[in-house]
Formats: sequence, C-alpha cells, structure tokens
Amino acid sequence: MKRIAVLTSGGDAPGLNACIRAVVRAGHYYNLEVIGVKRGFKGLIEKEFINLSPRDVSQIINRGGTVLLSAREERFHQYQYRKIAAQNLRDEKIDALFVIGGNGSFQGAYLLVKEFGIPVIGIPKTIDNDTYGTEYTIGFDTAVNNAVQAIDKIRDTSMSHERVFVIEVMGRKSGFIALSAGIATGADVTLIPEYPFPMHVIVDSILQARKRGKHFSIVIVAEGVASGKDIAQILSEKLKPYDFGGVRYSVLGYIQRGGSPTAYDRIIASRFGVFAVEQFVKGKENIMVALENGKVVEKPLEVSFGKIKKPDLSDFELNNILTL
Ligand SMILES: Nc1ncnc2c1ncn2[C@@H]1O[C@H](COP(=O)(O)OP(=O)(O)OP(=O)(O)O)[C@@H](O)[C@H]1O
Ligand SMILES: O=P(O)(O)OC[C@H]1O[C@](O)(CO)[C@@H](O)[C@@H]1O
Ligand SMILES: [Mg+2]
Repeated sequence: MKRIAVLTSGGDAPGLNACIRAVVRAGHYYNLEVIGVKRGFKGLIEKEFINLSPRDVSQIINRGGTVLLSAREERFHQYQYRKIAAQNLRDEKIDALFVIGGNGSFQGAYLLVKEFGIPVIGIPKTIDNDTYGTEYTIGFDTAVNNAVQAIDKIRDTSMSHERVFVIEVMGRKSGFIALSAGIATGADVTLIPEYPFPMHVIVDSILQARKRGKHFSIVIVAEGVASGKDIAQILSEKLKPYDFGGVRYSVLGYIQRGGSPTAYDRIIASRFGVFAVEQFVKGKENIMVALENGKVVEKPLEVSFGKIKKPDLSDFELNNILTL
C-alpha cells in the first residue's frame, strides 16, 4: 500500500480543512494510506506525523483554519534542516508529500524534490491569490467576502459622518483582495501595488466625488502599498483646507483570514484535493494543481516561481468607470 503525507504551510486560509478532508478521503478511496504532518515544514523537521482515517476528517469541511496547524518555518531555508525533513519522510516510507501552501511553501517543497528526490504535489492556497500559474488559490473568496462584509459596515458610519475612510486590507505583496473588495463595495479609490498611482490622484478623486454630490469616500489600500494609517495621515493633511467630516482609517487584519469558508472555497478545495490524489495515482509527481480557464489542471511545480501574478488591468479600470 502506498503512503502519502499531507501538510498545510504558510498563512492559514479558509478552505484548508475542506482540502485536507478531500486528500484524506480520496486517498482512502484509492487505497492509499494517508499521514498528516502537523505544523507544516516544522512538523516535517520535528517528525510530527499522524495517521488520518476518513473519520478523522469528519465535521471539518465547514471550519476555518487548519486542523493540521500551520507554520512559517525559518529553518526550512537551511539545507541541513531540509535534509532532516527528507530523512523523516523516508523513515516514514512516504511515497509523496502533498503540500497545501502558497508560493513560498511551493519553493520550499521544490527544494525537497531537487535536493533529495522527494516526490511532491502542490495544492495552491492563500488568501492573497498571488500564486503564479493558477487563476485561483483556496481561501481567496472567503477573504474577499470577509472584507466586503466589514467594508459595508464601515460605509454606514462613513456615510453618516460624511467622512473619508481609508481601509487597509491584507495582501502581503499583492492587490487581489483589495481590488475585488473595491469592486464589490464600490470603493472610490483602490490602491494596489501592481498598478500604483500618485497621491494627488487620490485627493483629486475624493474632491471630484464631493463635487458630484457624494459626501463620503471609501479608499481601500492593500497592505502591500502602505499602511492605512499612513495614507489616512497624508489625506488628512491634504484635505485640511476643505470642510470634510474628517479622515479615519481601519485595518481589517486577521478577520479576513478566519471563519467558515464560502461554498466556492469548499468546492474548489474539494476539487483540488481529489484531483491532486488522482494525479499521484496516475504516477504524476512534482506538479502543482491549478485552475486554468475554470478547469482544474496540473502544471510543473516550478511554474509558480519567480513570476508575479497580476490582477487584470480591466478590473482595475472598472472602478474608474463605476465611480463616476
Ligand atoms: N525559498 C524558500 N526556501 C525554503 N523554504 C521556503 C522558501 N520560501 C518559503 N519557504 C518555506 O515555506 C514557508 C511558508 O512560506 P510563506 O511564508 O512565503 O507562505 P506561503 O506558502 O507563500 O503562504 P501565504 O502567502 O498564504 O502565507 C516558510 O516559512 C518556509 O518554511
Ligand atoms: O500570519 P502572518 O505571518 O502575520 O502573515 C500575514 C500575511 O499572511 C497573509 O495573510 C497571507 O499571505 C498576508 O495577506 C499577510 O501579509
Ligand atoms: Mg505567499
């Protein structure tokens, strides 16, 4: 009987549990033994392996977070620790490692392939949706919905006090969450790292909106651009000469990453997990699962490295049309 191991690595993302469940159940369906590794690469180094039966993953499809726990493990950047991890996998007689991770985790996993010949299958997750080579990463839809719910609430108070609100959303180096949340909430300005524009344009947009009779403004900023606090401070200065209700800011932070996954995230996570196992059964290895033109496909793991996935420019321009 072949043995596969599964871990979750990097920031948690809603839908990880649905994906773990899919890998475990598909594994058993195809007569594989499934081992869970706790705490991502940390657990690989420290030998935190557990057996996972189909019943062990019941009641988790609807839960945020990850029952396997996750970690950012600095030691994995060092060859000596990756060597220990590879040896632990060999000792456990693991035939392939399933890494549910973001772009960083895939790079770490690829080193296990290159340096020690450990077969790896990557399943993309990250609320940031910034993994190159796939249209979608598990967790993004829930994160956007979480942001939208929060921004809708801020809109109420922003409108009542005729204020400018700067709302900082997650996205370490990317603007996917900001852009989607911006479109879904009708933000006046959305600042993302991929398509920067100068401060005077933001000030101008706010002033133009007031001239058109809109007396409150929502500015969404991806954390990868600047902090909401800094942007609010600058705007506060620049808008001083005008009789506005003031500028406030809110950092949405980790609430975006938590909570029950949306139906979309559960479905994609289930599809990705089953597809990944089926690829292994077919003899594929060192691949990542990806969504392309709405279909689940496989690609070489290294496709995701060194390239930046950018949101569609047309989505960015959409808001310029809609805020008229
Ligand atoms: N270049 C690398 N070499 C070795 N290991 C790496 C490398 N990059 C990342 N890792 C490992 O993967 C872990 C997770 O990476 P990272 O923090 O970038 O998150 P991620 O997988 O991109 O997910 P997310 O962006 O959703 O948080 C790191 O803590 C580290 O253990
Ligand atoms: O959990 P940590 O280490 O604070 O990392 C936060 C980062 O993780 C993410 O949530 C996912 O990559 C980013 O949006 C954010 O910048
Ligand atoms: Mg990442």
